[in-house]
Amino acid sequence: MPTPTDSSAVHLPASLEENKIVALPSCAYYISDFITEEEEHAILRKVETAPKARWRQLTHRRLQTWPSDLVKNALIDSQPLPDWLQQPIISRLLSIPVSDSEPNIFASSPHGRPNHVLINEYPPSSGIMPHKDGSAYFPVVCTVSLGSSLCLNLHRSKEDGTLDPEPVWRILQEPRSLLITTGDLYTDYLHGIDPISVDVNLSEETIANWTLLRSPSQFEDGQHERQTRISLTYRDVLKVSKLGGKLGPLFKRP
Ligand SMILES: O=C(O)CCC(=O)C(=O)O
Ligand SMILES: [Fe+2]
Repeated sequence: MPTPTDSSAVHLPASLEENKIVALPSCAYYISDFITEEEEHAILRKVETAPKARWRQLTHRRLQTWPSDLVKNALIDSQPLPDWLQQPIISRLLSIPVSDSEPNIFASSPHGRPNHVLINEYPPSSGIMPHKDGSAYFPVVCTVSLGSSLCLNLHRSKEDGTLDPEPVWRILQEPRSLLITTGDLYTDYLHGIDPISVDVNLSEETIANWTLLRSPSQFEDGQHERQTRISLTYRDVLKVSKLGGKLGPLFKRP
């Protein structure tokens, strides 16, 4: 029988309110044990064995988009997400109430569930520039982390509209965790990952979700050396175009 200390057990809250990151503006939630180690390994195998053409190589990181790239901010409605990206993650996401009056985090999104997944692979020393996710998506971002812990930084824009390079908050994302960001955090703040190999200055004072971590003791020396981390970012793309249905294979990827 799994026990609360079993490293491969899933621990879902009765409602997201229990896992709210209270140090942050509205609104973010962190669940450390969202998937099991077995599920993590199975998803990693699927990511690694995807056809080569699925990967887009950037300078320091590579990514896959499922079911396809957006065209003019719209999803081409050609094929659904593959089963390995739906189970267990989407069903589990939809099973957690936000509060008594909100059955799940996608309850008021146009399609009632995420229809798009971005998979980013970050070798140690790679990151992503601070950015906002923009208007193509319903403002809820669900990120499942695999393989390694690292810090996500949240930044403000300065009064003149330029980026304040000093993060206002940092969120530590452990492997198998789920981070949900929404509300003001989606619209008013930027998020990014520093291109470093060791995350430093980790403590209850500096990490917004410290009390929600699976194993804060792992970081008690204040440092964490990164391994390769894969993230799965689930979102609901607002516009779904029927074009793909008409043109079929043109928009289909391997
Ligand atoms: O990998 C992450 O946690 C962040 C990815 C991200 O910012 C994005 O997909 O827009
Ligand atoms: Fe983003």
